[in-house]
Amino acid sequence: MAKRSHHAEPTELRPTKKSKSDDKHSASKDKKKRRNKKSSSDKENASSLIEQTGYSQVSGLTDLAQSQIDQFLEENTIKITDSSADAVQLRPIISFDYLPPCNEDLYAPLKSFPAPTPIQAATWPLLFAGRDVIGIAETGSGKTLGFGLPCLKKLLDSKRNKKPCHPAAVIISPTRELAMQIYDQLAKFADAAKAGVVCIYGGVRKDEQREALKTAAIVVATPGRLKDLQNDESVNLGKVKYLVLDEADRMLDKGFEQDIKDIIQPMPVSSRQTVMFTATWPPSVRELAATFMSSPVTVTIGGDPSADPRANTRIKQEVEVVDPRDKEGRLIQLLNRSQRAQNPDKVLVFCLYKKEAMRVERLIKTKGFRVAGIHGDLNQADRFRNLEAFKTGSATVLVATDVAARGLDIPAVKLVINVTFPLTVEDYVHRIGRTGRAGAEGHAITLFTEQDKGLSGGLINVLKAAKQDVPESLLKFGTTVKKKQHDAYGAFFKDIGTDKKATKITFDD
Ligand SMILES: Nc1ncnc2c1ncn2[C@@H]1O[C@H](COP(=O)(O)OP(=O)(O)OP(=O)(O)O)[C@@H](O)[C@H]1O
Repeated sequence: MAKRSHHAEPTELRPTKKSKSDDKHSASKDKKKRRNKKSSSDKENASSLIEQTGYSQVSGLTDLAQSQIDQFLEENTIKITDSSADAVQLRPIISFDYLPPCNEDLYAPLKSFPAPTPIQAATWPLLFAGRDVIGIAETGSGKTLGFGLPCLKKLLDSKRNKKPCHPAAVIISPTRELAMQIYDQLAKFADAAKAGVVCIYGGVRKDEQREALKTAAIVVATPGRLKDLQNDESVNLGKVKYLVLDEADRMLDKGFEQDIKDIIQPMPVSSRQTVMFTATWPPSVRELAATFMSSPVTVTIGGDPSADPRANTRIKQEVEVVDPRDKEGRLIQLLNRSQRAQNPDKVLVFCLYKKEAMRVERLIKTKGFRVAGIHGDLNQADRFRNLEAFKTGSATVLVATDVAARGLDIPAVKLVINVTFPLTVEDYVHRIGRTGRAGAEGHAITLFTEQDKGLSGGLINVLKAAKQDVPESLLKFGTTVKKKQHDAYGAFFKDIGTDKKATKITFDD
């Protein structure tokens, strides 16, 4: 569909307010008249909708009462802000029955789910209609299929250019493990879409990846390796028509910004649909995001995107203010509680630094618990193996740096323990989001010390927004939210005491 002007005033889609003519008396008077009018105007609307958007909303969805749509939008706190002047309001796909027709059996793997999640319901019609979309929803809310299903359908519907090494869709993720996970999810659907998917990440040999790129329609990748393969002409991104930045705020921070610009540069703007999904959307990245998109629609689930980052409300968050010297003792006490049972719970322990993670892992091992580790100093094979051990339960404690903070969907993580607070409150929201996924309950315990006090205000806001208790001992550090002190949002910088020997945190290539 044609891209629209950048300069339109945004329009918002919220549940429509009842007009005066909807009151009881006029409602009964007008009912019959409206019913007659409705069927013909629905048909007209449906065909003009296809004309305007290229998306065919199924009649079952068109026939639903507006009140049902309004109720869905309201119950799920869905806010849709469209920056296009001629915005067309598309109804959320509130049931899989209302997915647009598709020749192949693309939707078969959805059978295991009861209904689309709110972010899927709200973004699918927009994505099917070819719009650029920013999707913001809590951790574990099904964002991967939110952007993945329309991607597959788009490829299925289009006459794809089958030139070797010219993929039609690129999905970029900040870590290798997350790229692999997205790949696994899409691979379940990709056969039906007859679209080859390849996963491209650093830390392993390039030859196989080069070979797979010859036939792949969809590339899931971490930025550094994709850029390498682009530079040596193993892949040409000139025919990409669907681009996704998953964990978009991380992809747009200073650590990745240049790589992303280089990767996107050859992708044709006029025919490219650009999609960004995330659970946190700090103001610092929004301007840059806009430069990659054409009149995007922003879909937010669960609250205003301009507010503080929001944690998933099903996670019980506890914060304990402790002396730094007591952290490891307290960690072991907490693990004793969860690991001594016959079926120990899965616990994810976050540290800030690689050396710290290694030390903590050793400590936990000496206590006899089944522990594995994941951080940037391990080779890729060990990283995958240790994550797998945790997923399958052969290790019940995983000690990780922020390389595991985002996106990883590990079944049944009961508890997240933050041994050292992350660099930003956004990272905190992602870390604790490894529990309480896909509608489950979760639990997070954070050991907070005086050294972290610069982030107390932001943390307090996250706790309050999720209606969690705020301990007095945390309040005493102050409620002011400090402006970010460094351009490199969240990734590389923290004002730390000299007693801590910082290892630069690096992300994946
Ligand atoms: N419609 C659905 N109903 C129920 N579960 C679903 C549905 N869609 C996806 N899921 C499952 O929900 C889990 C979380 O999904 P996903 O990993 O996409 O979350 P996310 O929103 O990307 O999280 P994060 O912000 O942490 O990256 C996955 O196990 C996925 O299979």
